[in-house]
Amino acid sequence: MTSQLSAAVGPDSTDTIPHLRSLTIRRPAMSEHGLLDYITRDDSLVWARRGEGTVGFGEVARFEATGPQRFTLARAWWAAISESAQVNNPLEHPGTGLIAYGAFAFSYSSTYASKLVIPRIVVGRNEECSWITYTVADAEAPLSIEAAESELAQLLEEYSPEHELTHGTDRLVAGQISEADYMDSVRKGVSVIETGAITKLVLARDAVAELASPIAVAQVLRQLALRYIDCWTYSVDGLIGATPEMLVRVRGDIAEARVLAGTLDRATAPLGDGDYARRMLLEDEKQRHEHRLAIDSLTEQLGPLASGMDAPDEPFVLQLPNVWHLASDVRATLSAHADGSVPGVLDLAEIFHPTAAVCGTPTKEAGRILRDLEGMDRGPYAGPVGWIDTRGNGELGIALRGGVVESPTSVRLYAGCGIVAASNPTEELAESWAKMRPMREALGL
Ligand SMILES: C=C(O[C@H]1C=CC=C(C(=O)O)[C@@H]1O)C(=O)O
Repeated sequence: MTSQLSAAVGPDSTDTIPHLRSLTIRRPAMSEHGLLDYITRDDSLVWARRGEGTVGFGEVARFEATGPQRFTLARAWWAAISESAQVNNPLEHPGTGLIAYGAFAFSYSSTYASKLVIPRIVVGRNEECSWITYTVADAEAPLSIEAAESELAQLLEEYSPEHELTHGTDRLVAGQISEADYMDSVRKGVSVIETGAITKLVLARDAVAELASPIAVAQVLRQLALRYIDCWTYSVDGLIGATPEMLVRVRGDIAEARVLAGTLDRATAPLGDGDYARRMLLEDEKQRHEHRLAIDSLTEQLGPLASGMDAPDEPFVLQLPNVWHLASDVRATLSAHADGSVPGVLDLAEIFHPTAAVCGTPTKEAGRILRDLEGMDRGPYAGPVGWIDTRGNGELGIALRGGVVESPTSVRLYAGCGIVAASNPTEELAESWAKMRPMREALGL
């Protein structure tokens, strides 16, 4: 059963909330690459990093919404689902039991439908165990481990085909924003920053991969997961990629984030200079400034919600196959409300989004300027993507280094760059190409 809601979800609309039953069972331990064996279907839901994560199959319920209330409505729907569901989960680890995968539009004005999708079957692995969760919406349906395993075996047998190699005929074409237009908007962004109205603006652009034969999503995801081991590989309803940035991860009363800002392309690094990344990032004033703004925007919002917070004074250099980033890991203990509960991952995502790493500083003003200057609907690019469970745990990354599968032969890629007063349009354009490289390589372009 699929429940499509785009209007308000409140106490009066609980008749549209499906009553789900779910069963979670521990499975034999998987090897580190074990989870990849389940990424075989193009229609799977995926969240994976270093062999941990989940793969979801099928769909028992879905929520969709657009507009400024998209997070609030999603939270209300998920609260109603969680309250009415019968969850049999002896494992208790975050991510076991009933979960939903989510993808949210960057902007309240986007036409992209933000969504929560509850899969029928989830296979998961964390540092302690492996498990399967089976969820049904039909009151008569058998809810047994045998039914789950036999359905899973059949789903895995129907794996998706690999992408046909069509040498030279797959191509990357300009999207809504040409290279020249992008450099022009960077120039304008710098001028606005020089007026003092804002201190940082993140400007993005797109490019379209046109394929001669249908994209093999599962194959792309496996490649991203194997190569970008420090990133979170995601797939939610056509939104695919591998992001290095964690908007917020909640486990019990602990909230964590990985904040990135400051980028250096590895493709143009001089050979044999082992100190290059440290010098160009950690000792560069422009990069440090850009990073400081991103850290401050998160800690200012997290601080009042936490009884303790660990935010390092010094960032570290995160090395990915395509780029280096300035990175900071922030960890906080969440303060309890009067009833003893703490904010859940969706509550926090709504508060933190959009961060300075994808919008600018100060957020409201930068958002307004961004809408004027960028001139495109970002869709889910740079919005929260990931999963949530019924106890408030979850991981919502920022949908970067990815794209949207618009048709079987067309994928729109997105990338953006933090612009500060010292930014140079040519360098920012080159950086945006470097950020598209993971997807281009995985698509064979
Ligand atoms: C906006 C993107 O990256 C952000 C995350 C890390 C570093 C960034 C930068 O250095 O500009 C961006 O703020 C993107 O990948 O599209």
